[in-house]
Amino acid sequence: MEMTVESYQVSFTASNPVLVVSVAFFVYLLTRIIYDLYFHPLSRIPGPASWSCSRLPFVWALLRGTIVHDIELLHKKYGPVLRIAPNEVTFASSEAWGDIHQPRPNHQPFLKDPLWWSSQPGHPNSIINAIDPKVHSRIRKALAPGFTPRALRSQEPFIQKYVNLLVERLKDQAPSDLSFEIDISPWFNYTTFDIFGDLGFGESFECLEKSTYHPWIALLFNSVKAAGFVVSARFYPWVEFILMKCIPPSLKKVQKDHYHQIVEKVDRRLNWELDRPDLMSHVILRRAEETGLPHGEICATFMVLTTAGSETTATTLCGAVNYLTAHPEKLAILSMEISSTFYNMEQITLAALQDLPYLNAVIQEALRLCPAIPWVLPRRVPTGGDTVCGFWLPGGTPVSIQAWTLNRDPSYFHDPTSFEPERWLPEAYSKKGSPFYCDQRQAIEPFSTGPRSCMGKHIAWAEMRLILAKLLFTFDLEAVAGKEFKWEELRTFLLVEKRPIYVRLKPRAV
Ligand code: HEM
Repeated sequence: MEMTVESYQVSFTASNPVLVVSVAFFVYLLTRIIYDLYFHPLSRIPGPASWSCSRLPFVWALLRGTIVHDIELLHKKYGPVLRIAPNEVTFASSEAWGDIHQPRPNHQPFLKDPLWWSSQPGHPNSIINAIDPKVHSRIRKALAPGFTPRALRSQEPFIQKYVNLLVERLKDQAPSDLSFEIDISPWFNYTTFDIFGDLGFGESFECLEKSTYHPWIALLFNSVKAAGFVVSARFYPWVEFILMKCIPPSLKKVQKDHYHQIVEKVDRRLNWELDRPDLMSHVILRRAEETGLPHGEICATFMVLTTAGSETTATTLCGAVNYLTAHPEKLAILSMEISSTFYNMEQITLAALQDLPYLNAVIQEALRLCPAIPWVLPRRVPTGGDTVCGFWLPGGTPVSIQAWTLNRDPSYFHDPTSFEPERWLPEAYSKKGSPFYCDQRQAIEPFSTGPRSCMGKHIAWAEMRLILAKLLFTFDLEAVAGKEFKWEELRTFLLVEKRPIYVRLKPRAV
């Protein structure tokens, strides 16, 4: 039987539509891969072929929690400028802080990437996810008076109260004056969430009081991994569409209730007659003004601040204690500094702690090695394109900074993976013989920089100094043999993973 070319084509298309679609898809995919690898405007940027031609390796690393470590390995291989997706570039270079986060004369600002930050339709803006610079600066101005060093002086009694309570509650855990073993990690969270509760809403979360997480916080931690899925889905709008349709009404209700609990706290605080120097008081004062924040923005802002202002500080404290107990010789220097400076707890004030060299050096080193935000989330290159670290990038390209990699880069720091508070002591800056003399300490920006840098930096420093000082004034600390872990083992699910940090506490003879 004879078969013409025409008849063959007809039967091919008519009888095998699946095959036709598959071939078309394969050709599309191949063309796309060739374009991304060789003709895309980012094809000159170094990076592995698999990440440069597909978003999948990135999403996979994000979901497994290994993104920070995977990208660190890639930076080691490809250098400080790295293509991590067909359209995205990331940097482990100090120059990138200035280029991406600081205003540059005659340059448009790099705004937050809406894929990561934008609020859901119909939801109000908050300080963290407002993308429009005008909206953001209005919110920031309304909050700013509550975050100054002067405001902190009047907020000190709130912070002292919860740090004292932490010490008392830890003493209560001791069966006697003998040493006892405890997972210290949740205690840092209890303290920082309670402080924020009081400073933000005028009522603590009562975590220290009850020695457990408030259900609001427990739910927050439980939903962090789910948030990774939601963000990953945004890279594929059809997946996002299906995922959103699959969320059961019961889960939506849980989400709504979570937000509503914050609204209730905000409302209780707004209705107080009492004038107290907390973070909300300045917001209330300005409410009647034209630039005052609407109710929705106050609720959304204090909702995200509860996490931003508590979890970050607790993570850094966990890192500091984990490294200190792994290095008893450094812990001994810090304990000695504290016990030789203070004779009773009342003397331990923020002013007195401000200039303790070793305490400050330990916190700086913890901020370097255990960044609470190990990967500063993407900004978008402005329309028309711009340069970052000398590389021209098209408008709309998402760009981010890998603080984790940068902070451990041997070209910036001597012995970069080692815990060395000494690199932050005055001698390291001034003595040429110091091994840390050439360290590029200005490369570390744990609180970011520019108009969107952390507003709570002073509060965070105050909490970290006070908690470490009072803890070490009251107890001798040591690691529990066989239960130690290295900070590098922790994964990142938007927030740094929580692991028990077992320490042995022994009340000091004062
Ligand atoms: C060790 C503790 C902390 C660290 C490492 C830290 C770090 C950061 C970083 C890196 C950002 C910028 C994120 C970005 O732009 O993508 C940020 C933003 C922010 N942080 Fe913190 N933070 C800490 C504690 C706090 C505390 C205690 C508060 C409040 C009580 C706070 C309030 C804020 C606010 C309001 C912003 C948003 C600023 C804006 O967008 O204008 N932070 N923080």
